[in-house]
This record gives sequence, C-alpha cells and structure tokens, in this order.
Amino acid sequence: MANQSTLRPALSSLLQQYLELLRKAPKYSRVLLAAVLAAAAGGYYQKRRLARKRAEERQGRALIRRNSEVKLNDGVRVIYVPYKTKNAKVTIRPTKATTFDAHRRLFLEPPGGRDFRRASGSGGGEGPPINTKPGLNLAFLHQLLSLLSIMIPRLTSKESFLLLLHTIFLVSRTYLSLVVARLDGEIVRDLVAGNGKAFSWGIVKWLGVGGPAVYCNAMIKYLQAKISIAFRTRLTRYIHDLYLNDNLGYYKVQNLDGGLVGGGADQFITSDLPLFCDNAAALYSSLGKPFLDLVVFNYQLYRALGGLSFAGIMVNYIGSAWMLRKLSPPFGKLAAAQGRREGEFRGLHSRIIANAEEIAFYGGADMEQGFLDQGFRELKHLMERIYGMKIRYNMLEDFVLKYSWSALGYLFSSMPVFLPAWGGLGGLVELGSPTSGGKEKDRMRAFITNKRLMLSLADAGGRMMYSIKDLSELAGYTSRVYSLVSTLHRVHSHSYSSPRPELFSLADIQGTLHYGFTGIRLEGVPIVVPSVWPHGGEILVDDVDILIRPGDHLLISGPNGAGKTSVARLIAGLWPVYRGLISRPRNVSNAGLKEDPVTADLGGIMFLPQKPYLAQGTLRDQVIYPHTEADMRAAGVSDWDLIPVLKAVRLSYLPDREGGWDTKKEWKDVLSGGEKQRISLARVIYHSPAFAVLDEPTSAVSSDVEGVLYSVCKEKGITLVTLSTRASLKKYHTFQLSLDGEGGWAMERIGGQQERGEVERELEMLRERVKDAKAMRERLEKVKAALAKVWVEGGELPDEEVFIGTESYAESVTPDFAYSILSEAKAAEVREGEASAATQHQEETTPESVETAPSEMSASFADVTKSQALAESQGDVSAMGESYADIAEPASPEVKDGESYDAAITTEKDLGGN
Ligand SMILES: Nc1ncnc2c1ncn2[C@@H]1O[C@H](COP(=O)(O)OP(=O)(O)OP(=O)(O)O)[C@@H](O)[C@H]1O
Repeated sequence: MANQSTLRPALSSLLQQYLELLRKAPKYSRVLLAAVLAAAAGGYYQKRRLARKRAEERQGRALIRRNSEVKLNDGVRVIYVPYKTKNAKVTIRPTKATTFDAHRRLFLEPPGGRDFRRASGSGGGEGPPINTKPGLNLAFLHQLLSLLSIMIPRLTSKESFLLLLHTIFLVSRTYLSLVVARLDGEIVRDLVAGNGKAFSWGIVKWLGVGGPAVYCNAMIKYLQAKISIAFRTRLTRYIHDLYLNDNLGYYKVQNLDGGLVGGGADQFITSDLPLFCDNAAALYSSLGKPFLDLVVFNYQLYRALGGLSFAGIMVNYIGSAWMLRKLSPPFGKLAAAQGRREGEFRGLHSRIIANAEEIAFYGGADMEQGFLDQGFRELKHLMERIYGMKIRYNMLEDFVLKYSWSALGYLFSSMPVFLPAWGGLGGLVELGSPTSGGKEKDRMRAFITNKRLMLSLADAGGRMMYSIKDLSELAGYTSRVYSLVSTLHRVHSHSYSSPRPELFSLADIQGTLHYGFTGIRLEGVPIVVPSVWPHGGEILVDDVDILIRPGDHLLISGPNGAGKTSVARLIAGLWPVYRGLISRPRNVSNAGLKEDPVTADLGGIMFLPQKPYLAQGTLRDQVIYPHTEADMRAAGVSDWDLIPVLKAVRLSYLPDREGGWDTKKEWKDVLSGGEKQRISLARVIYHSPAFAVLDEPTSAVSSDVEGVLYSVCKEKGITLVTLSTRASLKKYHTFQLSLDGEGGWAMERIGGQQERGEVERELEMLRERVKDAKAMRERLEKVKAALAKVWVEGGELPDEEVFIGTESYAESVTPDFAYSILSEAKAAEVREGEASAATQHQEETTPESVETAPSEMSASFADVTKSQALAESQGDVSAMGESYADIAEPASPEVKDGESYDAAITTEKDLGGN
C-alpha cells in the first residue's frame, strides 16, 4: 500500500508532463510519433510471428486435435476447432432454464393478449399470442424488443461492443461527410478565384480525407455483417435449445401445437431468421446513420441558410414522410405472406427429397410436379403482386426524394442570395461582402457547400424514407420469428389454458407421467389420438392397464391402426397422458455399458420406431446412435467392441464393404430395408437398455435372424416390448396385450390358464368334427370307384347306394354334387390329422414348461397350426397374423394331399366339360 501511495503521484505527474509535452508539440511531430508507435507495435508482432514459425519448423508441427468435443457437467460443450496453426477453443453454453422462465412472459403475454383471449373465450393466464397483423404498430415494437433481449442479452455482451464500434464508425462517417462538403466548396471557390496554390492544397486534402472515408465505409459494412451474424448465432442457439430438448419440442410443435403456419420450423429457422437478422442489423445503420446525418446537416443548414429555409426543409420532410407512409403498401404483411409461401414451396421440395425412392417406384413424378407447379404458381402470383405494388411506390418515392427535394434544395440554397435578411450566415456574408468579385466567390463557395449538404441531407432523408419500407419488411420477419419463439415457449412450458377446454384437448390433461418405477406401468390410461390445439383428441382404446416388470417380455398385437404404436408414444411421452397414470423407470441403465447417459436420459427405455432412422454421419454413428463417437469413447467402447454387435445382427460384413467405420454416406439410400432394420436392432444391443420398445422390429428380417436377435437381447438382460401384427413373435414373449381395433383390449399370459382353456375348447370342437371321418373316408373310396366308372366312355352307371340320401339318383349324378362329396371327404381326412397333432401338442404343453421355457413352449404352439406354419414358411404375413381360431379351419387340400386335390380339380374341369 505504501509503495502504491508513493508511486501513484509520481506516475501521474509523469503522465501530466508527457501530455503537456504532447500538447505543445507541433502537429506534424505528433503524427510522426503516432506513426513511430504504430511501426514499433507492428514490428514487434511480426517478430513474434516469425519466431513462432521458426520454432515450429524446428520442432515439427505440434499435434493438432482435428475435431474434439468435451462435454462438461452443466451441459457446456467445448469444441476445439483447428484454426490456422492453432486450435481455437469454442465454448457453447446452453441457455439456462431461468432465462427461459424470464423470457416466457415476453413471448406468451404480449400487450393486448389478455384482452384478446378474453374476447375469444380462451381464458386468462398464459395462452397463445395474439395474431396481430404484421406492420408498424405496438405489437411490432413489443416483438422486436422481446427478440432484442435474446439478441443482446447484456450490456457487456459482444453484440453491445459491436454496436458501439458500429456507432463510432457511423459518427466518423458523418463527420467526414461534413469535412468533404466544406472541402468541396473551398476547392470550387479556389478554382473560380484562380488561386492555384490553395486549389492544389485542397486536392491534397481531398485525397487525404478519401483514405479514412473509404475505411469508414468498409468498416460500417463489415460491422453490419458481423452484427447480423452475432444476432443470428444468439437466436439460433436459443431456438435450438428450446426446439431440441427433453421436452421433445421438435415433435410437439408440429404434431400437437400446430402454431407454425406456413412451413415447418426448418423454414422459420433457416430462411426467416437470417432475413430478420440481416434486416435488423441493416436497420441500425439505415436508420441510425441517416438520423445522425439529419441532425448534423440540418443544424449546419440552419446556420448557413437561416430559419426560414430550415422550416421549409422540415415541412418538406414531414410532408413527404406522411405522404409516403399513407401511400406505402403493407410491406410487412406482404413480407410475412411471402415467407409463408416460400416455406410451403420449400416443404413440397423437401417431401420429394425425403421420399424420392417411393415416388420413383410409383412413377409419381407427374403428380408431384402438379403439386410443385401449383405451389410455385401461388408463390409467383404473390411475388408479382408485391413487385407490382413496389413499382408504383418506387416511382412515387424516386420523384419525391430525388426531383422535388432537389428543386426545393435549389430554392432554399438561393435564400441568402435573394432574401439575405432571411438567409442566416449566408445572408450576412451576402450583405457584408465589399466587392462584387468577392461576393461571387463567396456565393459560389456557400452554394457548393450548401448544395453538398443538401444532397447529403436528401440522401439521409431518402434513406430514412426507404427505411420505412425496410421497417415494414422487418415487421413481417419479426412477426415470423416471434411466432416461432413464442410457439416454442408455449410447447416448452405447456402453456395451454381455457375455461371450457374441449375433451382431451391440450388444456384437458389430467393424467400423470411418473418416473422412478422399476418397470413400465399403465393404469387406467385411455389411448387418445391428440388433435392440434385447441381441438380435442379422439379416444382409440379404452382405459388400459399394463404392468411390465423386468424380465416380462410383452407383445402388443392387434390389427393395423389398432393403436399399438400409440401405446409406445404414450410411454415415450410424445403424446399427453390425458387420464390415468403411466410409470416408467428413471435413469436405469443396463449392464451392457458402464455408463450410458443416453439410456439414462431416456429413463432406461429405448424405443425403436417402425421406420428405421439413419442419421447423418459415419457407419459407426449409425450403430451407436444416439451416441456420438465421444460418448462411445467415454463409455469405454472401442470399434472392436462394435464387431460382436454387428455379428449379432448378421451385419459384420458392413465395415469391410463400406470402407471402414469412418465412412460417411447417405446411409438411408445405401442400406437395404432389412439392413436398416438390423442396424436399428444393433443399436439396442449396443446400448443394452433395461427396456426396449420395438415397433415391428423384424418385419423385413428373415425368421432365422429374428430368433437370434431376440435371444441376444434377452441374454443382455433387456426386457422387450414388441409391437407387431405377427403372431409368430409370440414365442419370444411372456405376455400379450391384444388390441381388437375397436377400442377393446385383453392382457394375458402367453401359455397361461386362459390360453390353455381356449386350446382345449378348440380341440373338443375338432374332435366333434372328425368323429365321422372314418365313415366319410369309406364313402370317399366308394365315390371314387363310382366316379371312375362314370367317366369311362360307355361305362356302367355307378351303384345307386353310393348316392343314398340324395333326392333322386339322376339329379345326384351331377359334377357339382360329385365334387362336393369328394371335397368333404378330403376335408374330414385333413381335420383328423390336425386334431391328432393338436392333441399331441397339448400333451407337451404344461404350465411348468411355459414358465420355465416360454420360447420353446410358444414354438410348439406354433406347430399346432400346420397351415399357419406353412404360411409362415412362405412368408405370408397375413396368414401368420391369424389367431388360434384358424386351427379349426380345414387346411387346404393342396397342403395335405396335393395329388388328390389336383385330381379333384381335374375331375371338376372334366365334369364341367361334359
Ligand atoms: N398424429 C396423428 N394424428 C392423427 N391420427 C393419428 C396420429 N397418429 C396416429 N393416428 C391414428 O391413430 C391410429 C392408431 O395409430 P397407430 O400408429 O398406433 O397404429 P398401429 O396399431 O401401430 O398400426 P400399424 O400396425 O399400422 O403400425 C391410426 O388410426 C392412426 O391413423
């Protein structure tokens, strides 16, 4: 402290002396000093650079991390990006939950929103933002300020610094414009006066001003672009944090909220957002600079031309602004409408890209082209309308701003000459000039200076007027971006309220999704297909009760559209739980990986959607999705460990075929349907979650691989929930939830009391039906013999006794009757064979065997249905999906006895011929 107190006065007196010296020093020596200092700083920097380069050459270039990412506990990501000879460290901080909370009010409670909701009957509290027409109004101001609070979060943020720098350059340019205007006047005066020396010095000064002016202009443009990028970065990160988080905003915004009109979120984020940022950044310079110019130049003109001219200029300004504002088309509304149409047109193209193969198979190019043409036609009409309106407006604007303003400018500049008493400083000069020659020179100088000021003023005023249009367009983009952010906020905070909500609407959610259960449980949960807010959803299945404990493998079956996937959507939290209770585990990861943050995040449940999804990235990324390579390494897994995973799904050839784990391709086009499905299953094996919900996981996989996959998953300790229409998958599960497609459901243990009872009932029925099989077989023999005689030309008539029971002998000997007898006899024979097989199976199937080896038990169940087994071997999915009732149906004669069936067909044909 003592040192400081003695040092401080000494230092400050030294500084004082130095500044005094500097003040006294002539101008040129100050410039020289500045140049010397700049040269010294430059030289030092250059020396350091060369030294570093030489050291690098000596030691060899240091190892550079090409692309690495570190995830910190609080969600902060640190990325090292190679930059020149170093690694630049980029830190990306997620938006804090408290920031979202603080902003929610701005985006969900706009001014007037409460009144609007009251009027529309949607109640108070938080709700959807009002649908204000985009334009220059209070709502625009609120929207812009709300977005600015995201774009410039603090006074000390980088964006504030950029804006400050930008302001300094804008002020410098205005100052330089003033200098240029004066210099212009002086040069012309010296030229008219024939003063060569002063004229030459004027030219030198002119060139001297040119350097800084050029630098200023370039910096203004550069900083404007930097500000736009900085705004975009802030907004994009903020939106991404709201869009892609555990609340599943990306799913709900499209499927439940429906608040984004005109294009999906992609259009808003990739197209409207940059336009908004560009316009917002440009607005600062297009409004700020002319405003500053107006103030400074007006003051100068007021001094030079007097109060009358100044008043005239003001009236001119206000009048022009009023007229242009009145006659200006609604550019804001038009910009928003154009953004919407662009979004819809882009959406049509995205659909074609996403479904190119399917469209190609159907040859649907014409149909798609029709949609595209219509989409483009609508966009074109709107653009033509906008440009049509712009032509008229531009003509008016040009005439007012260029011609009428310059005419008035001449008038005002002439004031000191014709009305010197009203002409300000110029008038005084006019009145005081002694000689007529001097008077003309001064007039010339003053006129040139004033003209330049007027031109600059007109330019500034023009830019202000043009910025009315820019401002209107900005209002359009602002409303689009604001509606995106407010929709995301609404989804994020689930802000749906209404005094009289529709049944099963988003404001009528009374169920609970509970985390922290050792299993999956649904209690009294109706399966409701939600509608987009504010409409109510439709009930699909009545209150369902399910309990899945670890190790209880569940098959959810039912016809298409019965609601199988909907059950998964409810468990995954994609759809709201309108009533009842859903419990699921929290952070349960399986023994497969030491630490798996992904399955832990998912609450220990991994969902495999029906349509395999292949991510962008390397082959490795496909297997470990949604892990990144860094996650995989952090979990202690190497590429070698992935080989057994691929082997389990019979894809071990892939790394060699595709050129290694790091190969990047458009995998959705490269892999076959079955390969895609097996990659999905590889993900389950890799992550080994405690529970896996698989939606039609093996529909494109051969049945041998299917069995292996299920046993590998079970070995890994994964409890499986399969959603499928295929009854053949029953053998891998312990429970079955059957949805009947009409709102009903039944839960049963596979091989349990109920199912055994059903099989016994069916066997009894079969026994009844095959009782008379022996008699029928004898009758068949007789009929065969009798018919053999009939078909021989000139042969005997069959014995009458063969056709006992028919109305008349003659009538009975018809092809139809003969064939029916034949078929019935064959069917009886078939049924007899089936009944004996079923009996044999029932003897094998005991409750113990079911409990100890469910898969074997179910396999033998599958044998019961011989027709079913045959259908399976032929890949007949629909036959496989049939229920046990099928075993009561007679198998096709072709199956049981191909020869006799052929014979029967031949007979029928022949009889028909006769
Ligand atoms: N987002 C949605 N909006 C409206 N209806 C939907 C939505 N998603 C599903 N549905 C409807 O809900 C019903 C059940 O769909 P779900 O996908 O659960 O059927 P599924 O039993 O899995 O059928 P599949 O066997 O064909 O896969 C279907 O009628 C479907 O049209």
